[in-house]
Amino acid sequence: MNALAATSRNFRNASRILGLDSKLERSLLIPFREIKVECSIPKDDGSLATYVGFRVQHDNARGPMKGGIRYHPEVDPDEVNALAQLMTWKTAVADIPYGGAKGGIGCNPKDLTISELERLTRVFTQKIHDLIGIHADVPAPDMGTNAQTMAWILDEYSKFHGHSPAVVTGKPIDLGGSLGREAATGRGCVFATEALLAEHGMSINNLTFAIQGFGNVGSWAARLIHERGGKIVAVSDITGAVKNPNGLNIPELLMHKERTGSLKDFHGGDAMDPGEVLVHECDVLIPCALGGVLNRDNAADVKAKFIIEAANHPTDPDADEILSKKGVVILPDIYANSGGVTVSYFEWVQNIQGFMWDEEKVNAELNKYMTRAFNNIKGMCKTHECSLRMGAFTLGVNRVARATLLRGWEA
Ligand SMILES: NC(=O)C1=CN([C@@H]2O[C@H](COP(=O)(O)OP(=O)(O)OC[C@H]3O[C@@H](n4cnc5c(N)ncnc54)[C@H](O)[C@@H]3O)[C@@H](O)[C@H]2O)C=CC1
Ligand SMILES: O=C(O)CCC(=O)C(=O)O
Repeated sequence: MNALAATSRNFRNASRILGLDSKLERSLLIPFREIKVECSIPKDDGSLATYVGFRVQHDNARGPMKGGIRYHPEVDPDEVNALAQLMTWKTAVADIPYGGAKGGIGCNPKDLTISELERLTRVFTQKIHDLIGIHADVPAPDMGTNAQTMAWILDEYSKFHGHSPAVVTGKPIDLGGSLGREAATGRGCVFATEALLAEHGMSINNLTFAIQGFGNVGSWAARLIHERGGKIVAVSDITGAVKNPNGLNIPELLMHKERTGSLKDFHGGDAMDPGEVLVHECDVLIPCALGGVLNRDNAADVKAKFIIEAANHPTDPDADEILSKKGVVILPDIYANSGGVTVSYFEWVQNIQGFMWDEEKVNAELNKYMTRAFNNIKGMCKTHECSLRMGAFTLGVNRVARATLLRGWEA
């Protein structure tokens, strides 16, 4: 099932549980605005290269639209639409005053030099600068982008609108970024995991973990789980995969990745097939890479008892059904990875106030938001006798529906 069909199906199920009117349902589903732009740049060798950039602004009933920008070969309108819609429900679950958006450029950032990436980011910003803004739509990093990408967007946007640090989040600290934002998605995921495990009378330090993806989110989740005594028995990324039944030494693996750019040839474990990580023997599986990786082809083989969706929509609806029947507990993306956008909100607030928080405050507030959202989701699960995914969707959709009705937008 494609990403948009899967996301919309979850939304419709939540809408049915909440008993939303069909006109309101339609208005919540259809995106506010879809932008598609040509981005042509000279390559370093003088040749011309053309890429397609997207920004989908899904909903702004609760505040400015918010969401990352992805650079990946598989970026397409369907995927960006699904991710933008997920942002709307995610910001509502976190109860931060935003709507949802997402963007991306169909490119492989690994094939571009740093100066080509800079030109591409600046051209994309020139094409969308009138449609983003501090109180309209605030981008952030996602797969294939980082703080440097945000610095280029900030600089290009500021040429048109004056110095505007709050137009992007996840930017470098020197340009007004927040302490703790880089780690925030992984850290939020770990707070979410702790909240879930506590419900089951368990804790991280007694369990084994498998992690798919070792970029921003995966590497931070791994580092923080390792610090808490969790045993990470398998890790994969696009370069390969490594396993160790006694637990990988994550600080050493991070240094190896930093030194070689790859997970290959790490002496602290055995190489394995990257696809096997998802079905590896472990208590907790954390997908931190692409969407749709758990599907009807592999769901029955998953060994984990818990899945923490650090990636966006890693589990398609077929897999959701198979895994639920097996009794696997899934912590859904719109809650599990909401730590990133929550600290983005803290960054935006700090920029608007012109004041910087220390990292302890950022992390303590993040924990507070993650715990509150978990309790709110559990409340919806109890009221509607539903899964954690439907608990999160009904929570988010209901908040957006209420804001929409209060504004008088439903007719
Ligand atoms: N960066 C953020 O703050 C947030 C990210 N997310 C989601 O988390 C996921 C990861 O994002 P980031 O860590 O930021 O991206 P990243 O670009 O820093 O890292 C992506 C990782 O996935 C790996 N990967 C790619 N294809 C793979 C494959 N076929 N098999 C195994 N590994 C593969 C890459 O090698 C890399 O390690 C995405 O789904 C993103 O939407 C969600 C919320 C916030
Ligand atoms: O930090 C943000 O604004 C957005 C993060 C994001 O793209 C996501 O949560 O998927």
